[in-house]
Amino acid sequence: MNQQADLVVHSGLPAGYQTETRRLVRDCCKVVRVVYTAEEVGRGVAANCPISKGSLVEVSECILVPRQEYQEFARHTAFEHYLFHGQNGDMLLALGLGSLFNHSAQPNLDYRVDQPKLHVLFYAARDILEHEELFIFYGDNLWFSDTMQRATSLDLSDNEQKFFAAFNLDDS
Ligand SMILES: C[S@@+](CC[C@H](N)C(=O)[O-])C[C@H]1O[C@@H](n2cnc3c(N)ncnc32)[C@H](O)[C@@H]1O
Repeated sequence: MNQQADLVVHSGLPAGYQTETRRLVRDCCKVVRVVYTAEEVGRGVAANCPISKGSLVEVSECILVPRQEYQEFARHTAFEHYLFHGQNGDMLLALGLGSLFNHSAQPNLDYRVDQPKLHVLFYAARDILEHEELFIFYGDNLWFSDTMQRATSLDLSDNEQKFFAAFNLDDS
């Protein structure tokens, strides 16, 4: 082990990380669930209950992808579509639910990337209804055709019912 000391990769986690992150996660409402939305879109995240504007919905811990690593490797992989922009060309891979929010031109979540703390915080941008899918805004240059423009909470419920029926699960 000691012989390998030079090879140890440090986590890069900041001082106070453990306590600060615990506090944020405690404050964050556990009000969301992963859902299947549509075949061409895959998974998404939906509200389990009404969420009021300004609520902290999710705290996603991140893996730092340094600029050079991103340029040489990550951008040529499937991870390319799951990365958040950090500082100076660095990128962040969000864990938890952070990588599963789909895109909408009218998002109901805002997010804030905090690179020094290695997390992304997601907040309700407006009051959100139970069953509504939660969306963020990816930017203007999409690499896919935006099929979610017409999505409503009813569409989502229908799709979910089909999904759970296919697996003989109930959605409670
Ligand atoms: C960060 S992932 C979101 C999670 C993804 N749905 C999954 O199941 O892994 C981004 C990918 O989701 C899909 N996606 C997200 N928003 C979409 C939208 N509005 N319309 C169509 N596809 C979307 C695209 O395939 C995109 O590359």
